Amino acid sequence: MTSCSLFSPAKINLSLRILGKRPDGYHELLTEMVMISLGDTMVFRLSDEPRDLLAVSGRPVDGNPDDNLVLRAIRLFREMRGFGGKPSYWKVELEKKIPVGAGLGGGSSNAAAALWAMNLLSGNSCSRQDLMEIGAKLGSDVPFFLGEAHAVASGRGEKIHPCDPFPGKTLVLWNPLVPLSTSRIYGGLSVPRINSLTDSETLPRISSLLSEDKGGNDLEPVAMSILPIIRKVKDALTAKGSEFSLMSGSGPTVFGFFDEPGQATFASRFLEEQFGGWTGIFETLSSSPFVSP
Ligand SMILES: C[C@](O)(CO)[C@H](O)COP(=O)(O)OP(=O)(O)OC[C@H]1O[C@@H](n2ccc(N)nc2=O)[C@H](O)[C@@H]1O
Ligand SMILES: Nc1ncnc2c1ncn2[C@@H]1O[C@H](COP(=O)(O)OP(=O)(O)OP(=O)(O)O)[C@@H](O)[C@H]1O
Repeated sequence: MTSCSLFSPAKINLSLRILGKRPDGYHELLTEMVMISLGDTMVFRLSDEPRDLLAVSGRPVDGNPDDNLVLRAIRLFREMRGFGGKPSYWKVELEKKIPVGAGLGGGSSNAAAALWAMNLLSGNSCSRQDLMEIGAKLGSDVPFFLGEAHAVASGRGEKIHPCDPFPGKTLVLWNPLVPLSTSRIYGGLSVPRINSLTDSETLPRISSLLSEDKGGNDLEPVAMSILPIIRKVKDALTAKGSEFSLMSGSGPTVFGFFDEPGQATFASRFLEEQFGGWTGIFETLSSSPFVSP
């Protein structure tokens, strides 16, 4: 096998609770996430040049291509697992549809897809768990994308607790097309200092997150202080019939769930007319697109 194509999905955070700031500077958190039908497409081909190449189409990604999470993931896989001594440089085409710096995990999903592709193309020697461990070195959100479509993440986001498939739901997304930096949003929090929690401290909190604590995001106040329009869009989604609306991750994307497709279409059009930016209608995924052959 010398090539493969993958769908690299976005995620939304259904709740996000910050428990405190750790001595290593990261925040200890609990977050329930689900993958959605918005995603980028990626094609990986063996390169005939002795270097990795990335071609991005669709939405532009800022920064030096060498620092792109896709190329970083490929280099890390080569360093940690190798390709069994075979020549192993890759040409990647990335068609970017997920807004960048949006709280939708686009870069993390692309990194997970690259690790998944490298494993597939090198003979599948890694388990999902092995790939998650490699992925955690690239970013807190990467392991989630290598697991089930619906999960709770704890620690700094890298410890994954799979959940039952999320019931299929229609959602409207809205994004102002203004990126928000994740580290800037975390930097604006004022929370107590704590040590990392052990699994036995975390597990009881996960069941209460899933059963009682629906629909809160502790990063919203920081993001809203920078972009007050986030609150207006949340309120508009609820006024147009959304069961509940929330900012995803570190923002600024806002989503709302709708039972009626007609209501979702109406709400999405309303947001576009009223607030500009980008909006679309998507579905939650019941299973991960990364499946073993
Ligand atoms: C907001 C979320 O998307 C929720 O799912 C994630 O927590 C962010 O995950 P991510 O983008 O993969 O974040 P990373 O690349 O690991 O970290 C980016 C920066 O965010 C801050 N950060 C991130 C995760 C975390 N638990 N605490 C933090 O304080 C740190 O300043 C870090 O330097
Ligand atoms: N393949 C990639 N796609 C998008 N951004 C990337 C990629 N590789 C590196 N980046 C860098 O990561 C930054 C954050 O982009 P990303 O779209 O992943 O943010 P995000 O959705 O807020 O992530 P998260 O929800 O994980 O915090 C970008 O500004 C860009 O500099």
